[in-house]
Amino acid sequence: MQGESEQSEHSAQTERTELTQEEVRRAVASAQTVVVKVGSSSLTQPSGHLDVDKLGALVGAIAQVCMLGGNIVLVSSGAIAAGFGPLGFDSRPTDVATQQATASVGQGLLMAQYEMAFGQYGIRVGQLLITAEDTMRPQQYRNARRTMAKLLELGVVPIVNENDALASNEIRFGDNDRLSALIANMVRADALVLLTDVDALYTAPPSEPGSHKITFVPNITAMLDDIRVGGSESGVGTGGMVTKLEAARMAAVSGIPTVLTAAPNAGPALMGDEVGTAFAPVKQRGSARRLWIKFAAHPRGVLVADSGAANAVRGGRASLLAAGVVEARGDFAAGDPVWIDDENGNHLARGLAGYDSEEIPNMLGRNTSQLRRLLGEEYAHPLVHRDNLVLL
Ligand SMILES: Nc1ncnc2c1ncn2[C@@H]1O[C@H](COP(=O)(O)OP(=O)(O)O)[C@@H](O)[C@H]1O
Ligand SMILES: N[C@@H](CCC(=O)OP(=O)(O)O)C(=O)O
Repeated sequence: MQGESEQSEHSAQTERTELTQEEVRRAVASAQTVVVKVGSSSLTQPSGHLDVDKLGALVGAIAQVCMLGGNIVLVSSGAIAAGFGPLGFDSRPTDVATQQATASVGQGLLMAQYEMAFGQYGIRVGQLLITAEDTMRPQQYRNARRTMAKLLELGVVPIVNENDALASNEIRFGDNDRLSALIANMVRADALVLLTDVDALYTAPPSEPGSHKITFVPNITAMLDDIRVGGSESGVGTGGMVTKLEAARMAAVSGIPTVLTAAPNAGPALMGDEVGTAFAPVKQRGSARRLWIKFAAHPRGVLVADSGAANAVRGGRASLLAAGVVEARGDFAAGDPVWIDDENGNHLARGLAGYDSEEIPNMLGRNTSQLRRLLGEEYAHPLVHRDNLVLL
């Protein structure tokens, strides 16, 4: 994530792309790397068993792209929905311990079926189980990224799910929609395809009379207020349309186009046909480091900027200097993500701290030459360098 030029990062933040629907569809069809996310109800039966026909059809569509030279990362839900039937439960368990045990059984069944289905096309699969924490800690994030890149290089289809058996309830994705947008960032995907049990985004939950289909969303950040979205109605899904739109928004502001449609439309969606809803990217792609800071990083502390420093940070091109910081809160190490707040407690930005939290109190309010003179050259640097700072 280090070493990308400031110039390109700045232009990535400011230039806008306004793609037509046709251009978005073409971008998906010609994408080198696509993250495909499939929801629980698209892989399983209501009885809590895998639906091998549905799974086989999805694998067929993905294999088609792989055989044409494309890279696919599959983010697959369904561990819990495929595990409760074999364990003798009538419906998806609701308590955490049983959900975790069910996921542990279902995940194995899911992977066995994927291995068999992809095997028919001579394609190998690799499993990656990720917790929310893995996407927040720089070291784990880099490890996951490296593994994923190597799998793709080896021609393997990585199959990702949240590590449900171990995820704690306080800190978990729950749905896989937002996880898929983070994975799209992680692998620098050219497109995200969200496959679910409804053919498109509607102006209101499709069960409501009068709701109608939306085929193209040119700017998701502008249109979210105009539509009404609800939760899951399938009994096995989790996030409903709310988390799918969050995923599409995360992808859009990262420069990644998204198509949302029903799982049986996977093939046409990947080929760029006009199925489902296409979401245009609203920005050019940013650097992986900035995207990680913006979406995945979990701040470990706060640096409070005085009004001058707050204005400089808001301007978008300044580093946060110790001279303009009045307080540091929290226990963090150099390199950890932190909030940058104004004196009224408003979050202005997220950034990576340049120093450990215990080093900072001695530096506060001092300008660069005072820091150099009093503390030495290694302290004469910003608390957060502008390359490591992302406005909210
Ligand atoms: N505005 C909307 N447009 C389309 N679907 C919606 C909308 N609001 C709520 N939904 C619901 O979201 C569901 C899909 O979410 P979910 O059940 O979590 O799927 P998955 O398991 O595929 O992640 C749809 O079946 C639909 O009932
Ligand atoms: N990680 C969970 C996903 C939970 C879930 O229901 O997700 P989704 O169907 O994508 O809304 C599982 O595999 O069961």
